[in-house]
Amino acid sequence: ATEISWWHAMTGANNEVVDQLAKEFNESQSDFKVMPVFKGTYPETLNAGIAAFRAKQPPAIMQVFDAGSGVMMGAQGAIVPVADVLEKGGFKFDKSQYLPGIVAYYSKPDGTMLSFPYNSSSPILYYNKDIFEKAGLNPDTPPKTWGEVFDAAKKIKTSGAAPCGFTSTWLTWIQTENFAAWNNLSYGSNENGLGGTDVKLAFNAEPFVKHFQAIADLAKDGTFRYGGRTSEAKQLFTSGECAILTESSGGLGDIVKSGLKYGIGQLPYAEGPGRPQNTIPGGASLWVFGGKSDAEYKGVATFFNFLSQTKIQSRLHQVSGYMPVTMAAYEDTKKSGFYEKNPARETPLLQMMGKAPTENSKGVRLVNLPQVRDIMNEEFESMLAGKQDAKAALDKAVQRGNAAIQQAIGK
Ligand SMILES: O=P(O)(O)OC[C@H](O)CO
Repeated sequence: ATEISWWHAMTGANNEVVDQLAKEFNESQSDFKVMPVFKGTYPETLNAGIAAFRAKQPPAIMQVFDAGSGVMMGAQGAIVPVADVLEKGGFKFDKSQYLPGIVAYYSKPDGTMLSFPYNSSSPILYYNKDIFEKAGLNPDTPPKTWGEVFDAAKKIKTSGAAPCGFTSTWLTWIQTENFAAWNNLSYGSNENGLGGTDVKLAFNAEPFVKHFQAIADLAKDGTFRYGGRTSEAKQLFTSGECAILTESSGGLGDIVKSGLKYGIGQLPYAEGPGRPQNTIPGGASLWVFGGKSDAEYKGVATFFNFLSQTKIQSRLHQVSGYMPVTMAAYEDTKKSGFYEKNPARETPLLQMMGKAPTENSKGVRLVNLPQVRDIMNEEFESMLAGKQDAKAALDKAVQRGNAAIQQAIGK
């Protein structure tokens, strides 16, 4: 059988899903063998793929997080658009079958879909019902606004119900990129980069400063605890240390596994007219490298076709918390009565599709977003260590980020 290498960044419950899908595909036919290889965190996987490409030994398929999309789009010649791979493999590619917000995010301006949206997510709120009860909070009503989250976190801390009130994974993706979209604020010019590569960052505006200062203030006595740059904070929640977590809908598998009594709420918003707006898709998609044999491309196409099946997409969504990427799988899940039994599980989809996006809420795309996120993380970490306030952190992140963007686009 022709071997198809698939580099990915999935850990825990999501890693089990990857292995299970590869196994099922491999058992369903004998011409191709998909071989998943774990390459570290999302940024590490992207870096490994770039290095392998330079050494002329890239994998056939690489999972790239949302932030790496602009990097991959700029890598002309390195990749083959997934629409071409599918068509060459003899499969009809009909983009109307996919969820519109997701297709748009992973397509070129002319509409060609570049990568396969394997695991699309939206950030949501998870909370520990037992701790809520202990703190005298209603375990059936998750906080809706950031103000309510911060108040609940303080109550949890001062009542001694838990050592930490609130934590969040991805301060970049959730507290900045999605904070902008969900509150209909500009993250950067040129429709946050979807309209062109020359972007001036705007996330040091007053509402962001206010939000981050509130987090910095809560960090002083541990009411907010920082976990790390990617999804590390999930463990602070599953260990029962922190009562409230904002994290990807795709974090669900590990939260279920932890066995704690959790509830789900929508991503909190900052109070203001017309809010919330809509969230932007996160997670990752599968990119196909160039320079492979016809047999390998046929195998990749066959595998993507396998992943697109309604029954696979429905299961992936229901088990992992990631969104189904096809309309058929969404409809199928609705019809099965799944959301009636688990209403909160539709939250990530409703958040993303509830309103038509504005120029602030279609997504964020920068040719060097992973680098800009690193810069933001450095400034956030220095803020959380008490070395600077939120205004200084955001001003510096914008200034350094803008310089890095100008350099990356060769200006
Ligand atoms: O945890 P994921 O897979 O939903 O990814 C979260 C972010 O979108 C990564 O940038």
